[in-house]
Amino acid sequence: MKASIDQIMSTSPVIPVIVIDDISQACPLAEALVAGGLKVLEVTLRTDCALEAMELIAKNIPDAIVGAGTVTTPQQVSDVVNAGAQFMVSPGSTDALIDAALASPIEILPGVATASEAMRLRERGITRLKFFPAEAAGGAPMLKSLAGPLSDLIFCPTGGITPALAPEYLKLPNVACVGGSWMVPKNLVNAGDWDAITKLAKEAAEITT
Ligand SMILES: O=C(O)C(=O)C[C@H](O)[C@H](O)COP(=O)(O)O
Repeated sequence: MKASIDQIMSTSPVIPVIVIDDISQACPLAEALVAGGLKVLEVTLRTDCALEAMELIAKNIPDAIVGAGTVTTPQQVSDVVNAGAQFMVSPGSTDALIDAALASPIEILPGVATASEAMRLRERGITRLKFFPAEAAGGAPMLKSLAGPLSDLIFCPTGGITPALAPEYLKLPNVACVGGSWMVPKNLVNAGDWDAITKLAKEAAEITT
């Protein structure tokens, strides 16, 4: 069953942002994260095998809710829908990307870093947003400032967030979850140390404010 973006954002406090270099890592990595309690997975379109990885995870790991990250073009919107992605995430937003996303069967969390970008998306009916790059663009104080005038907008801050910083964001009324890559460090993924990744995922899933 298709999950709404609100359901996706409230499934766990953290959405892991994944880069898959080798297709053989896709399913074991997804399994390790799901076993740790992180079911929503953002597979970034930064590598050649990303679409295939999404397809494999969508088919073989039924408990995972797989989405596509780094979606920046209309063509990628149709590619990720065909690969079985249940949602999309983008570092920013252009009119062409948003047009394609609104015409697609899945929802997008477009990236914003300013009030004006957020207001433009709200005019198009999009109120669930990625705040990117979160730490570099003002961090939790920036989102706290936006919560007053733009209280209907809900964010998934991503970029530079650590387990220590996550609670500062999660306690804000306009933050549903955070995104981050700290639970999928390259050295553990390349070593196939899935137990260590499950442990990091479990710690992330248990973060509270
Ligand atoms: O790939 C994308 O679409 C992005 O927008 C970038 C990611 O969200 C960040 O790279 C994750 O941030 P870190 O936790 O600092 O690694």
